[in-house]
Parts: sequence; structure tokens; C-alpha cells
Amino acid sequence: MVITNAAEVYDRQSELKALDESKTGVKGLVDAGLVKIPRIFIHEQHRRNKYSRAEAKSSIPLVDLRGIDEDANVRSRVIDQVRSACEKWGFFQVVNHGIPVNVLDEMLYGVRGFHEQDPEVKKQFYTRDFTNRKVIYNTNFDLYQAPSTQWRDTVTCVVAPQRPDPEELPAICREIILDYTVRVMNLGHVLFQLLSEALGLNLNHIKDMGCTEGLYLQGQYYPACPEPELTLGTSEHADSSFLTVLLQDQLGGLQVLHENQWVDVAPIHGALVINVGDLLQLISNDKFVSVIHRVLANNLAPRVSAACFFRTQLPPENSSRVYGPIMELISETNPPVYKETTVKDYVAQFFKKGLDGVSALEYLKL
Ligand SMILES: O=C(O)CCC(=O)C(=O)O
Ligand SMILES: [Fe+2]
Repeated sequence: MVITNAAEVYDRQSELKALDESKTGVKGLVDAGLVKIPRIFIHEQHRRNKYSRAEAKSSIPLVDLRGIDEDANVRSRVIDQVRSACEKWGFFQVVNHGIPVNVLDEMLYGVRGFHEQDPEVKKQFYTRDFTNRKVIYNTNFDLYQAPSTQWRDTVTCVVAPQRPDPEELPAICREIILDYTVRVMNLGHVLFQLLSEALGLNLNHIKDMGCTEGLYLQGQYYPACPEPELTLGTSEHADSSFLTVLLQDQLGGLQVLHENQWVDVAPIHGALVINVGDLLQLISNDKFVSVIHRVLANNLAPRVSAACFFRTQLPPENSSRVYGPIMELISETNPPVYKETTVKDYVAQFFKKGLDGVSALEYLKL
């Protein structure tokens, strides 16, 4: 039993278990017609309102990739923009990134299709086994660890370094996942080159460290919520990846913490949101920052997003390679800030904690 602030008594664990065992996630609750949100979803007010919302005019940088391979001046300007964005915001949006807008739309449509299909088909993918399975559908990967439950369901597909057998992927979005993730891998190579150059390193430095090898996609579904002000779609967190390529729909709700204020990431049709993850903050020795962000719940319509994380997910790919601050970035005046770690150990730490608004990098600080 748990005593809440309001001195109400409830059995949080049993409610979590019931949600888990339904295998139909938050969407299942909404489909059953609920009008008040269950207590497990209530996020404490002092956390939700800890920071104010920034003026609407403030927004994350926008970077236009057109011409970076043809014109050295354009490339060097873009590198400056990327460096500045990764140092100050940890986030930017890109346009002219090479992925056609109809592919982006189809990807979101595919994610929606997965979550809105017959629950009996969807249930076959329901699992919490992140170490053996390549397709993982569930609600809240950190359901049993996090202080509050998030108003979202997720389907995760691991697509690299090993390409999945198409038969393993959910039929309803199989083709678009295969197509979209190859394109994201290609864009990732471009971005990691720009990031390497922005750090003053050789073009392929980050790639040669193996940071671009692993990729998994998370198709998020945030059902419309009857009491959106009491909960969150995604809790405050920083990503555990090296880099994240996020495709959001037009509803909005994503917010980035910047100078102690929440800044809305306004949806731009055709653009992609790029953000620095913890592992890039670690190897860049704090030059680039992995910034806290969250997603608000809304009562208008289901929100859909597709986030691609550059990070290995399955052993043995992520087991032995050790990552620490890049030697070339270290000097007497800029000593290493972090201990070395493997991706496997880092992810274990990230999972153990759950999304609680504190960076998992803290435990690696020297
Ligand atoms: O759905 C979104 O827009 C972002 C979700 C997110 O931040 C994440 O899954 O790490
Ligand atoms: Fe995130």
C-alpha cells in the first residue's frame, strides 16, 4: 500500500500490474470509455509546474541542410549552426534532409495503424523483454520503476546493426519501417559527420567509434486524454542514445528545457527534430548537451511520433565496447568529466531509474 499526498490509500503496484496485464495499454483504457484518469497517471504538481513556459517566440534552432555537399561555405555555416545548437540547446530541427515528406507522413500513418489495429493482433507483440525481442509493444518501458505513469503506448523495433527479417515486423507497418529506417541511417551518417566536424574532429571520427551502428525506432501513441493537465505524455527525461531523430505529427506538445523554461517545439511539416543524447554528451565531454524534454498530454486527438535512436539495443552488439570522453577533446584545462562505460551498462542504469527528470549521466561523473 502507498500513502499519497492527499492521504488516500491505494495499491499502486496492483494498478500497474492490471494495466500491464491488459496488454492494451493506455489506448485500451481510453477505448473502454474512461472519463477520469487513474491515479497511477497523476504526476505531482510541483514537478509538472517546476518550470514556466517560455514565450511563444522562443524556439529551437532550424538548420537547412541544402547544399552542404556542394558548397564549402554552406557546409561550414551549417557546421557552425550545428555546433551552436548542440552546445546551447541540445536540439535543432532540420529541413532539406533528403527524406521526402510523403515518406514521413507514411511513417506516422504506419505508427498510428499499429496502435489503432485490432488489439488481438497488437497483443502478440506485447512484452517487456528488451534483451531478446526485436519488436516490443508495451506501455511505459519503465512502468514499474518510474514515479508516475505516462500517458503513452510504444512499439519499439530494433533495426540495426542487424536488419530484422521483414516477417518479424508488424505487418501493418512493415514496409514503411524498413524504408524509413534506411533513410534515417543515411541521414544519421550525414549528421554524425557534421557533429564530428563541429567538434573539430576528422569527418568520420564518431562513425569510426561505432556510434552510428545501432538503431531502433519507437512508434509512440498518445491517446487523447480526458484530464491532460494532471499527467504527461512523456515524463521529463534526456535520451540515452548518441543521437535521436524524431518525427512528430502536427499536434505539438513536445517541450525542451532551455534556461530553466519549457520551450515548445513547434511542429514543422516535413522537418525532423534532432537531439543530442546522453552518450554523445559523454563522448563530447560535455561540449554537447543532452537536454531534458517532455511531451504534454492533450485532450484533442491522439498524438503520434516516430523516434529513431542511434544506440545499440541488443546484446552482444552493445556489450563490450567502452565509451568515454574522446581523447582529442581532453586537455589539462579540459579534463575528463565522465568515467568510461559500455552502452549495456549505461542502458541498464537508465532502465533501473526510469524517467524521473534526472540525467542517468550523473552516476558516471568523475
Ligand atoms: O513523442 C515525442 O515527440 C518525443 C518522445 C521522446 O522524447 C522519447 O521517446 O524519447
Ligand atoms: Fe526523448
